[in-house]
Amino acid sequence: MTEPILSIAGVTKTYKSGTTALHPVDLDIQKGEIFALLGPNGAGKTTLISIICGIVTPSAGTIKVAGYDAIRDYKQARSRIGLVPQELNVDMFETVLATVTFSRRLFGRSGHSDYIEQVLRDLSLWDKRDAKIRELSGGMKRRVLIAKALSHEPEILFLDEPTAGVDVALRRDMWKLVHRLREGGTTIILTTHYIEEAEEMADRVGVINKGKLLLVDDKASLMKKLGKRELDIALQDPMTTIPAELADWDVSLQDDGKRLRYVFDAQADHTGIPSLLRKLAELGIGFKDLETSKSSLEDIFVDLVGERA
Ligand SMILES: Nc1ncnc2c1ncn2[C@@H]1O[C@H](COP(=O)(O)OP(=O)(O)OP(=O)(O)O)[C@@H](O)[C@H]1O
Repeated sequence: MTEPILSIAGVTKTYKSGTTALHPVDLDIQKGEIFALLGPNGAGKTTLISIICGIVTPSAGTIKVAGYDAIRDYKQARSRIGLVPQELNVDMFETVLATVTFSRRLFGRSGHSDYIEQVLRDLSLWDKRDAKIRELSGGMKRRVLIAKALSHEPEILFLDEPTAGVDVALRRDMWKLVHRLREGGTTIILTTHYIEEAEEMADRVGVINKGKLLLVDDKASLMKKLGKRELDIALQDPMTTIPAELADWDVSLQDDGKRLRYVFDAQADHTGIPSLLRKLAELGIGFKDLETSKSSLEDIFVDLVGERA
């Protein structure tokens, strides 16, 4: 395997307040990956990104960006990173083009660039290039943050909660842009607490909670390995309580007792479905329909973290 574009080893963070935001985190990201760091509020996502970008100092551990040490070779490492922060950090009185060009120059790149034009066009900002930032809508301001982060042609783009509070159109544009950037070889790391965002965009998902990286896996195999399935049984007659005879199966009543839901492990040798159906027949419980469905990343997340994302 080639050297990872980002390598995090034993990184921890305890803030001065005494809060330990990260327990030792180890993570390698390969070039061209789209990686989603998924976790609830306060899990440590922003802390980890801030450490990688050199905004927060780690308490321990090492980070290498394209082979450069993020602390010792800060400038080299940082120039390979574009960061789209959660919060607006721009000069409201500047124009869009000036702001984005300024960001590019900060990294020592020439100001005049077809690249900037392309980025602004991709983000539907080209027509607004001479508008002052304060004149833009919230969604447009978010687009400027992305353009700024991309201005110096970074190899890794960090998106911290990219679609929190943005409208559907921007969300869709963002997903399109992410896929196009990846085709061009950019590595993308996003933090999110929206499962659908991880499910839609990422190749690999890391689940973080209370400063611990609980697991990192390929999205597809994560879903397959941990995915439980549900069997929904539409009952002939609604039920008010579950008969004691069904205690051996993980069943619950749904939809005002009109449906019985059985959750089973799709990987197990015995799913328990035939025996459940036999038991229902024995008890004289009739049903009209059967339907199975796979659990989503959301269910997996709840299993791991114990709360809804
Ligand atoms: N500057 C700071 N000083 C002290 N504690 C902090 C600081 N920044 C973050 N924390 C604490 O560290 C923990 C992790 O916070 P962090 O912002 O990294 O989480 P997060 O996963 O990004 O959450 P969110 O989804 O809400 O942005 C939290 O308990 C938070 O209160």
